[in-house]
Formats: sequence, C-alpha cells, structure tokens
Amino acid sequence: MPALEFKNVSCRFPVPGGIYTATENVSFSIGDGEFVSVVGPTGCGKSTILNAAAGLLKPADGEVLVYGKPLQGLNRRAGYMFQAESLMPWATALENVTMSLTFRGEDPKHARELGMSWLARVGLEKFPDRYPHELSGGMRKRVAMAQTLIADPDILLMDESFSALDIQTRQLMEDELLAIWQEKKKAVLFITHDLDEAIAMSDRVVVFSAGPASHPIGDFPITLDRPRNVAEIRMTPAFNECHAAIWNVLRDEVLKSYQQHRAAI
Ligand SMILES: Nc1ncnc2c1ncn2[C@@H]1O[C@H](COP(=O)(O)OP(=O)(O)OP(=O)(O)O)[C@@H](O)[C@H]1O
Repeated sequence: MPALEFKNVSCRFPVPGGIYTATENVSFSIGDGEFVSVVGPTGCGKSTILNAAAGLLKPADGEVLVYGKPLQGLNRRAGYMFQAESLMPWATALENVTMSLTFRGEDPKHARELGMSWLARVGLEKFPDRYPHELSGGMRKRVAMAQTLIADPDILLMDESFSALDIQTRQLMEDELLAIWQEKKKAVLFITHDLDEAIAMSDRVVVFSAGPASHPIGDFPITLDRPRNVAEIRMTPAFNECHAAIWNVLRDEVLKSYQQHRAAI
C-alpha cells in the first residue's frame, strides 16, 4: 500500500475575475520508504500539491490517501520541512528540537535525551543551548531537520528545504538527509526546482507540466546505486543519462512557463 497517493487531485484558487486551476487531475503515489521528487517550472503547483499532502489545503476535486485512508484535516503521519525558517527564535536549539515532544507531554528527561541524540545525529551536540540567531543558516537547517525527524513521522514532506543554503552546505545537508533516510526509510515527497538535486536524491522523479492545470507528464525511475554521495554521483555517466532524459521533457515546460510570464508582464 502506498504511503501517499494523489487520486485525480485538482486544486483551484479564487483570483480577481475568476478561479485559477493550479493543478488538474494529479495522480501519482509514493511507496512506503520511497524517495520521490517533484520537479516542474516555477508556479506549476509543486507547493500546492505538497500542501494538499500535508492537509493544509483541501483539493477542489479528487483525494489524497495516506496509507490507503482518505486524508481529512492535517496529515498526522507526516513531518514537514519548508524553505522558510521554522525555528522559534526564543527557544534554544535543544528546545526547538524537542518542542513537539514537549507539546505531547513527554517526560522532560526522555525528551532531553532524545533531543540530544538527534542534535548529535545532525552534528550539533556541542550547541544545544544556542539560540537560532547564534547559529549559521546551515546549522539552523540541521536543527529544523532534527525537529522534524524526532517525531518519527512515516512521511517526510520537504518543500525546497535546502534551496536557501550555499552549495557546499546544501550538499552536506543532502548527504545527511540521505544517510538518515537510508537508515529510517521514510516515504519522502521532495519538492525542488533543481533537477540535479532531484536526481541525486530520489528513487523517482515526477515532472509536472507548466500551469495552469498542471499535472504529471513524466515519471522517471532513478536506479543509480545507493548509498549515494550527491556531489560525486553528479559526475557519473548514468547520472547524465537520467538528466538528459528528464530535461528532454522538462525543457519544453520551462520554456512554456517562461513565455507565459513574459506575456503577462
Ligand atoms: N492562495 C493562492 N491564491 C491564488 N493563487 C495561488 C494561491 N496559491 C498558489 N497560487 C497559484 O497557483 C500556482 C501554483 O503555485 P505553487 O506555489 O504551488 O507553485 P510552485 O510550483 O511551488 O512554484 P515555485 O516553483 O515558484 O515555488 C501559481 O500560479 C500560484 O500563483
């Protein structure tokens, strides 16, 4: 049974003068423990689909199934990691990481121990008492990753999670995420505008068409060996073959989207 399934999901938004159909009849699924990336031109509905999977947005038509059950309300089996900073500025790194456990009423000693083990897992065991403004952007992302993973969600929803980072830090974070994923085997829906990142990380890459009424137009299995080092794998011929095949489909959509934006200016 898939961890997450989109069945004919259409999402529409009221806009001045009418209704904008962002996505139309989106159907694809993510198996338990599978890492799936969604790529597509800007504004094609990637975040919209992720919000529908999180239960933050109710589709106008169709449904999202979580382990076979129609999603109603928030997706409680999922953890989210967005592009924007999600840490509480008034809480230390450790307090941020353990926040969900604290809200759940977990024993504080247990929460602290688990929090410290997650901080160690992301390489921040020496900084439990630092506040977000005392950490670098990469360190804050590590705290956010530990904060998401400590709740042990079955599904990870990640929206451009690393795109604000410099390239070296980004690759370190990607490797870190892959190492944790390899160990814990969560189902991952990974939204990115970066095709290289999508291929390096994923088991499958789903390509969305340009909007409006965006929908999947390609679903590519990525059979590159694991474990992967995201910087090294980009230099292999197999990676380049995947890239060429997917870009062949994505290129036209990116051009369409670019022309639409130019026409709208
Ligand atoms: N609340 C909203 N009201 C009106 N239109 C919206 C709303 N949310 C999204 N849209 C529109 O729906 C389309 C899809 O938006 P979405 O943010 O999902 O795209 P995206 O693929 O994630 O974009 P990007 O790659 O630029 O982050 C866009 O045209 C956007 O303007």
